[in-house]
Amino acid sequence: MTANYPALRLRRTRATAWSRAMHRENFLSPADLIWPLFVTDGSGVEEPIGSLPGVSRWSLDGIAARAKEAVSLGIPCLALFPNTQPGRRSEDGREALNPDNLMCRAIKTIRDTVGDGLGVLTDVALDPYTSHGQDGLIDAKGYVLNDATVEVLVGQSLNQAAAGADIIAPSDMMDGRIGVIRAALEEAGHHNMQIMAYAAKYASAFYGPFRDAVGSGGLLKGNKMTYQMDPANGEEALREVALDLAEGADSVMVKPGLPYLDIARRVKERFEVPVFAYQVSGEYAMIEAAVTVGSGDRDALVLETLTAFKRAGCSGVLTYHAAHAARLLNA
Ligand SMILES: NCc1[nH]cc(CCC(=O)O)c1CC(=O)O
Ligand SMILES: [Mg+2]
Repeated sequence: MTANYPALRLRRTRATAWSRAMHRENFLSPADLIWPLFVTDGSGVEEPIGSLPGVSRWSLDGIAARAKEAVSLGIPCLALFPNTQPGRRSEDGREALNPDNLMCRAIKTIRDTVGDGLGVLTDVALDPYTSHGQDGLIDAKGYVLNDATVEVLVGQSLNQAAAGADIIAPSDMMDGRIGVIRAALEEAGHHNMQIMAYAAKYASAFYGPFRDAVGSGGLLKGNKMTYQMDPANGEEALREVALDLAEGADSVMVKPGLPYLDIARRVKERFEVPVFAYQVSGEYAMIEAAVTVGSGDRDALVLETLTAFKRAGCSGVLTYHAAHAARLLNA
């Protein structure tokens, strides 16, 4: 017979703050946070994003300031997303290959500002550069072509690597791209380039504010369901992860975050590799909306949700609340 009430009272260890601290199983630290930033042209520019209250697009000088802020807060890595001017967007997204594009200039700016003191994670996908807002090349019917897109993604990855990126993060969900990108990076001598694969990325309704932020939302016709995963599927996420690992990914991402914590946990248990989650724009917006109408306390909601990712087994989390959370954790 196992002990039962009253011999067993789980409330005993919860009775005091010191005891709760002593029994805590998971800890969130600033080192768990990856901070996504939106980059825009110009100088001295800060453009607030309406659907993402509290988040702005920054020109390069602002990106430099955020990089210094990240270092001082103990945040190890930034994730960059460019808002490409409409005039530089095209059907084939060729601006992704321009060595002087906004992304490459932002990478160099961060490098010049903080040296190797901060990791720079760069998104590989064509949606910030295409005139149609899809992540890849499309045929006459608007279907996103797999193999032709992968070829462009290889060029985009090499372009970001040459500019000084530390982690290449393909978010496009084309089949086979990790292997081809890995081979190209090795061939170009980028032996230490990390690849964090957006391996289990779902066709989610939580990406809306992000699409506003990079300026692709208004352009996008239709949806991304022919390449991003069906939110109803779990087994398939494990197959996606297995393939990306076999092809050479160093770590994998599950995205979105909170609604997919079960996937993060299953991936961690099955593969025992570094798993990251992306608490995406719509999740951030949901918390901010709750705070705005008085439905919750921001600090508590932020720390609780981010700690949940640690409990699920994640090594870290991409979150627009990164700086705020780090400030709370450092206080
Ligand atoms: N390749 C696009 C990309 N990379 C990151 C996000 C979403 C991130 C967020 O919502 O915060 C998206 C949006 C999409 O797939 O449409
Ligand atoms: Mg895949």
